[in-house]
Amino acid sequence: MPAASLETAADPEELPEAGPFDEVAREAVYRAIESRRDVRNEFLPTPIADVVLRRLLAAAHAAPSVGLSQPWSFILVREPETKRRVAEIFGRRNAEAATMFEGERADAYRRLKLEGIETAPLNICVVCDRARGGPVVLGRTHQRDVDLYSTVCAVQNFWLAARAEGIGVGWVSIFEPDDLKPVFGLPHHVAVVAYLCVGHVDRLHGRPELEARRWGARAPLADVVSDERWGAGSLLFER
Ligand SMILES: Cc1cc2c(cc1C)N(C[C@H](O)[C@H](O)[C@H](O)COP(=O)(O)O)c1[nH]c(=O)[nH]c(=O)c1N2
Repeated sequence: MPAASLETAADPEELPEAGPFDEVAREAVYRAIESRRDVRNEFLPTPIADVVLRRLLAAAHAAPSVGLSQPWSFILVREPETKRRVAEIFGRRNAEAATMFEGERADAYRRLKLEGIETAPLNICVVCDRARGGPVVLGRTHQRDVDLYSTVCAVQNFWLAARAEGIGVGWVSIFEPDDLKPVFGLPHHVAVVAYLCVGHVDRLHGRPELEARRWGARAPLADVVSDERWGAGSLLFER
């Protein structure tokens, strides 16, 4: 190894083993990914133990973030009155949403249950502080929205860790971006990224509920991959 790289190498003590997981652990990771579902209906009222919630939040907080800016914050919502206010805003926006579809599709939309705000014992408003890290952040210099993407990475970590803990998560996004700001007193530079309904579940759908209810269908992997050896997938750049 050249001398220069020896000088800059990190302390080997700090480098964890980077080989593949053993088969059981590997299976567990893929199982969490494949069996994770969006939950709207099935929340049990059982409260989530603090120790478990901390693990989930720590998993979220371990997400990658642009320039290590960690722009996320998690607002935990348990008060029925706060949930009621959020559910009311959702109800209004969801009625608007239904008018954006036509004919049978609008009827089908109205039959869908798209949130569990008041039935989930815990709601979490995940926000992104767009000023965190100052005006110039490594990696965000040319792409302003990567702080939002980082926050989404935190949401996904939370969602997968929750699956492993037997806790369901439902993402509710049928709001205007600024609708929830007054509910939580959020300043101008803080963006709402996700509103999550969270609670124990004892069963999960085997496939996306929107697929089971014939709203949509999962695309085969080959449709969304472009590989020089095999050509472009059929959904790439579909108009
Ligand atoms: C950014 C974002 C926003 C939303 C969602 C997801 C994501 C990633 N999803 C859940 C979505 O419908 C669901 O993930 C897909 O249908 C796939 O199903 P599974 O997550 O595999 O169960 C969702 N579901 C819902 O009932 N109401 C909603 O407002 C939203 N909003």
